[in-house]
Amino acid sequence: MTEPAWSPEEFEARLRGLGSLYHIHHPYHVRMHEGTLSREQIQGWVANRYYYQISIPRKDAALLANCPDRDTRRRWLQRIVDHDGNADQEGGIEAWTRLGIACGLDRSTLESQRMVLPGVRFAVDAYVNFVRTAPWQDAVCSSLTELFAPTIHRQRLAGWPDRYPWIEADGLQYFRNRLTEAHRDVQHGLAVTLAHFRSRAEQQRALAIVRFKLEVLWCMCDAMWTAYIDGCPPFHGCTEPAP
Ligand SMILES: O=C(O)c1cc(C(=O)O)c2c(n1)C(=O)C(=O)c1cc(C(=O)O)[nH]c1-2
Repeated sequence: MTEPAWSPEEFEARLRGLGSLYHIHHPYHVRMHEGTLSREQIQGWVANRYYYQISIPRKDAALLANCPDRDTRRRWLQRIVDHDGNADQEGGIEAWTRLGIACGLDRSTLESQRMVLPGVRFAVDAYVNFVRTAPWQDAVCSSLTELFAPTIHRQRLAGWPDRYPWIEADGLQYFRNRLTEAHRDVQHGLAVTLAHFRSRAEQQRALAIVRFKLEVLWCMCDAMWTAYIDGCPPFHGCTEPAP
């Protein structure tokens, strides 16, 4: 027997319930919030997250390419501007770069991606590839981890000035900008998801998509934990073969 669909309210509550698996609960972020990460561990996080930041607009462009609906494309386009910027606004990638500089990294180190760990790269690429190949509504649904992002951005804005006073305060502007941008994005993403995933089976598939995205975010933190907390980066203890 097929189960009846959840009401939109119940479906939304179940999507929001996945917040219990958000990377805000990952030990790396828990330590970050407690203020116990070293300068190198913060820098490692910022340099690795840089890869996520530069991949988001490419992910959004892939969604646009798959979307035949003009109204959706008009709205979604704003997300690319939010990250890439335009003549009037610097955009999120530049704001993230300024965060990196405020943490003591230089622009060329960030842009070279030489600190990006393979595990982070694989996880982020899995997200971009999912969006490239999935129906656009599935891709919209996968952005819904943003439901939970304002809480983690607020946590950083409230906690970092006291816990990491060596980070220059204006570097935190990225998190401030995301508070309004994420709110707007989530309204749209949620409306598309509630309208598109109608049957119980479809609703369950939507939950599985958000879970996949939660795994992407979690795996990124796992890779950073292994490298910067356990001190065991890729090829640790190995000898590089002669060139
Ligand atoms: O700092 C964070 O914890 C965090 C998480 C997420 C997320 O939940 O995917 C995003 C962001 N930040 C973010 O800044 C951002 O622009 C963003 C876009 C998206 C997306 O999937 O389209 N997620 C996120």
